[in-house]
Amino acid sequence: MSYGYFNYPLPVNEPVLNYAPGSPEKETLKKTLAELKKKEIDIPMYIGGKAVRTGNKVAIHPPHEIAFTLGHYHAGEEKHIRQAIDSALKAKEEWSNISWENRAAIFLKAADLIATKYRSYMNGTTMLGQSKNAYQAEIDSACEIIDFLRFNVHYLSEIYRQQPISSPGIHNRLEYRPLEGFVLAVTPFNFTAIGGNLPTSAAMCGNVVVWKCAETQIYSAQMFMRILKEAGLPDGVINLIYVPGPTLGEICFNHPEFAGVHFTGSTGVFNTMWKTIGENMSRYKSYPRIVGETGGKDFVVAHKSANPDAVATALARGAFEFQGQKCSAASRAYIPSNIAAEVKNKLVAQVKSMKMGTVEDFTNFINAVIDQRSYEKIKKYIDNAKKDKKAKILVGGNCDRRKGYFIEPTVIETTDPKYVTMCEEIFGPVLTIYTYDADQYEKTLALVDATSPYALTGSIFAQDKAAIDLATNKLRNAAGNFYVNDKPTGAVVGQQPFGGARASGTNDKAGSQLNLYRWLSARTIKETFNPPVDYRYPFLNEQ
Ligand SMILES: NC(=O)c1ccc[n+]([C@@H]2O[C@H](COP(=O)([O-])OP(=O)(O)OC[C@H]3O[C@@H](n4cnc5c(N)ncnc54)[C@H](O)[C@@H]3O)[C@@H](O)[C@H]2O)c1
Ligand SMILES: N[C@@H](CCC=O)C(=O)O
Repeated sequence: MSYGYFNYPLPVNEPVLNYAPGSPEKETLKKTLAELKKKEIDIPMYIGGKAVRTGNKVAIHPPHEIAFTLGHYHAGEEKHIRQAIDSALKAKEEWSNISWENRAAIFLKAADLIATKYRSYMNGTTMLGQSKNAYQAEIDSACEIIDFLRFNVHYLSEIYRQQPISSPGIHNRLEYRPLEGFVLAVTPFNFTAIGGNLPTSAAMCGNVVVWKCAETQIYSAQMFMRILKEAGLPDGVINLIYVPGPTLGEICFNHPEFAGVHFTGSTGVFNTMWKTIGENMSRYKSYPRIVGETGGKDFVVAHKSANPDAVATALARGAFEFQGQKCSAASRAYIPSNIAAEVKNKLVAQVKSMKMGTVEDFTNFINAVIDQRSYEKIKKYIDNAKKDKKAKILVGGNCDRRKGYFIEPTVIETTDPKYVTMCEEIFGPVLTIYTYDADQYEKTLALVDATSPYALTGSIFAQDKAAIDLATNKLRNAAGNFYVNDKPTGAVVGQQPFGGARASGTNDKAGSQLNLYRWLSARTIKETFNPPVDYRYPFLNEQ
């Protein structure tokens, strides 16, 4: 019961700490990293608020130090998926009846806990578990997750205020109900913030959630789950399980109470989910909401008027931060012939200066890729390029997995704009460059648009405003996040709502009102003050 309208003003983005030498944040983070490494952790699943230990323990190793063990997680199976669904459904009624201001307070408190007491733990678990350097962890597992929580509370409060008009004698209102049933959140390895956002955005709207994170993100996901519990999230509202993806799909997509899936990951997995849901349509009570943000083959196009320094730096950061394991990472570049030599020289020099190694050495810009499967997949693209006449390695190209899954940041130059590494998502530190005739700019834009099935992010670099206008129009559907004179990565919640179309997903823009609408099912209520008591229209009374 509420006796007032409560205010949730637009938040400011959480400031990014810079971890400069001697800074207090660096000192705290170093201590936390040492503390985390001192003791192996035993990680349970969280079902119905209880820590569930199955005894089927799987070791977790830092991708950059595979001989070291951070701890073990308890792997689940079919029955744990069913338990998670049952616990969610059991929690549903009470959760959906809690007042908005009390629901909101839980997520705002979680954001505050991450900003203060647990900042170094969120960053530390992300650094060690996913091999992110301090800065990349800070923008993800501290700032972005805090922003998701705070901005979504603000956006949802704005949605709740949107009400219809009422004619004299009646009162209309719109109630934003949660969905009937449970929501399934399936999250990727690469962003701790996405792991946090997918279950909480649906839960904030009053839904109950089964959350399955990627195996390689469990170390930071469990940290977030513990923070949610400390912030007061009632038992069963979000249930975190570690189970095989296909088993999860088989059980959840067959369940009559399945209400929707909030997915981020590869296009192939999402396509399988969509197909299975379609085949099972007759089982469900309602049409399930299907939200999926998927792969990318993100481009950088430079015009002949572009600043070569800006292009080279955008490529170095856009392609190689977090080892290129961002769905937004620059992975194909189109450079005009007039500046190609200069851009390539500058890029190669920057890449050669990048240090690679563990996350504990803060001078390393590059760390390891996530796991052996990824390592082998990326290496294969590089090895094939080494053998192909159409490709030339400009810098990098070496891989070494003796201590960790290390792949040098690699720039390939190709003479074929449809060469395989210009088209397919590699999801690693590999950038391919194609040099085009500087006078063929418009034709090149058409090529960019047609080269890959994805449409996630892309950048145009130019000083000439007409060239920027042309690219903005010609590439309208080639990217859901389009950048002018900036790298295609690093979207900030509240500033650049994130998501792409075509094979890159449903474009429901994480961290925006557009996304929250998908977890709501509005009910219109009309109340008439003086209902008519005679069916006859006035004109029926006289001829
Ligand atoms: N568009 C975006 O916003 C965005 C953001 C981050 C990552 N991504 C994409 O995610 C991919 C990298 O992440 P990943 O390697 O963790 O992706 P992935 O598709 O391998 O896994 C994503 C999640 O799906 C689960 N899964 C795998 N197979 C499943 C199945 N058959 N049924 C149900 N669940 C299943 C995984 O265990 C994991 O939790 C890249 O393609 C990247 O572009 C997209
Ligand atoms: N939102 C992130 C990418 C998320 C996908 O991996 C960015 O904008 O770089």
